Amino acid sequence: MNVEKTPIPGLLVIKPRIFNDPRGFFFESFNHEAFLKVLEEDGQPTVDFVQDNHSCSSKGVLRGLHFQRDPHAQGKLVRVVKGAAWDVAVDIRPGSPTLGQWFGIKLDAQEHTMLWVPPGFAHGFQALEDDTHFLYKTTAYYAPESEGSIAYNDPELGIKWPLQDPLLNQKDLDAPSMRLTHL
Ligand SMILES: Cc1cn([C@H]2C[C@H](O)[C@@H](COP(=O)(O)OP(=O)(O)O[C@H]3O[C@H](C)C(=O)[C@H](O)[C@H]3O)O2)c(=O)[nH]c1=O
Repeated sequence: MNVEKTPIPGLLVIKPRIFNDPRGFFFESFNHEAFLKVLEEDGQPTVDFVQDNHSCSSKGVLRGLHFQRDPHAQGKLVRVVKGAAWDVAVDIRPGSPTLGQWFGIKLDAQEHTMLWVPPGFAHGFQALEDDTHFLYKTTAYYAPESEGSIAYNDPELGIKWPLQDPLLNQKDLDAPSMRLTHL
């Protein structure tokens, strides 16, 4: 497994070791001990995952930007198992030196790259292909009463999304700017 830091402290790109052979491929998509070692080496507190999520999206669908407020803030280990997605995390940690900064990365079923999104980030993605299957582990249970959202096209964030005319649900279309969001 290869771990790459990003310009935002705590946000890590994780590239698993893929074993290819004439049958296909194998890789450990999650190893608790190995993952805790990654966090420890990055100076992050240990976590436990309590929920796995799986969504499927057509090309152009944009889900996000979502977060859960403390004490339900979720860390997310995200990956794409079919198709491809542009994945974005926004630092919304109060007092963070990178507050309001975003990081985007392409996740797909070819590279199997994963992104560790610590608690304290808003998260979203845009599907780049039809039938994109997005899986992620979370460190806290779904708590809709604690959910917040930020507009994907907040001009102050300036997030670059790959595909024009994204398809969003009404909740995400109505999301406020970060400035107006109660973080
Ligand atoms: C998130 C979630 C949703 N649901 C139910 C609630 C709705 O009836 C239905 C669809 O939920 P929603 O429209 O919020 O799904 P997404 O837009 O994919 O939400 C996700 O979008 C971005 C990418 C995220 O990072 C979050 O994890 C999550 O908010 O699933 C559940 O039952 N459990 C859950 O954990």
